[in-house]
Amino acid sequence: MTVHHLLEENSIANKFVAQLRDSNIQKDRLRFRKNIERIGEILGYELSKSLVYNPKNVKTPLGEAKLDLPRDEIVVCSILRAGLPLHNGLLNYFDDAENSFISAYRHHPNNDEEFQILVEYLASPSLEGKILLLADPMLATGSSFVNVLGALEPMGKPKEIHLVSVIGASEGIEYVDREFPDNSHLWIATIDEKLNDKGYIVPGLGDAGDLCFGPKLQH
Ligand SMILES: O=P(O)(O)OC[C@H]1O[C@H](OP(=O)(O)OP(=O)(O)O)[C@H](O)[C@@H]1O
Ligand SMILES: O=c1cc[nH]c(=O)[nH]1
Ligand SMILES: [Mg+2]
Repeated sequence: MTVHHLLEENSIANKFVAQLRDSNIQKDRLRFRKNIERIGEILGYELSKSLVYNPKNVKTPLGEAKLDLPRDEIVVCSILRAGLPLHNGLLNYFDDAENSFISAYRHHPNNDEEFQILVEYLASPSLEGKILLLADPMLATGSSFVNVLGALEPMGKPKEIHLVSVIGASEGIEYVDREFPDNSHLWIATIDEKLNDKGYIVPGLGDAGDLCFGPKLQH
């Protein structure tokens, strides 16, 4: 897997990530979702440079222009809930893509520290031979991405997988790297060093799903 780390280079994206992390600013849910969406647009633009392009002719009112357009079919798949604003950002640019939605959530059967990932909902077109963009703003332990990869298997084998995320923890990225095909890419805004006892990224930003949409009951 090739890791593309957006904030390695300074850009206006630093400001969006700073606002996501800031414990006061992040209370504004509209801004929080919008910042994830804006990062989705930027990462989508960056990954668009890695796609294969074919020459096309476009008729203008005055003649014909030659330009290169993406060759392959694209499917944007987001992991519910927090993937939704990232999905919107990607779809703003890949506006004619097909779409998949899959749920993955942390189930805590015994206590706060132990959890398993449950995947219960999937709506997807065939992924066979297509470019799959898999969106989730948080890559903590990496278990959600890895479980989702397994759940998507019956949908066909994508030609390439591009994971799109906002904040990742190094150990989760290593796990995902081991489990995803070698030709996969990770497009991520920033990488933090560690996870706490509950599997949250430190310093991270907290619970992205709750910050986007409000708290949910643990079950
Ligand atoms: O890398 P992992 O350790 O799997 O953690 C990351 C996952 O945790 C969050 O989802 P959560 O389970 O909180 O669901 P939510 O989006 O509904 O809040 C986040 O959106 C990722 O899907
Ligand atoms: O830090 C984390 C880890 C998992 N899910 C989140 O939303 N945040
Ligand atoms: Mg959550």
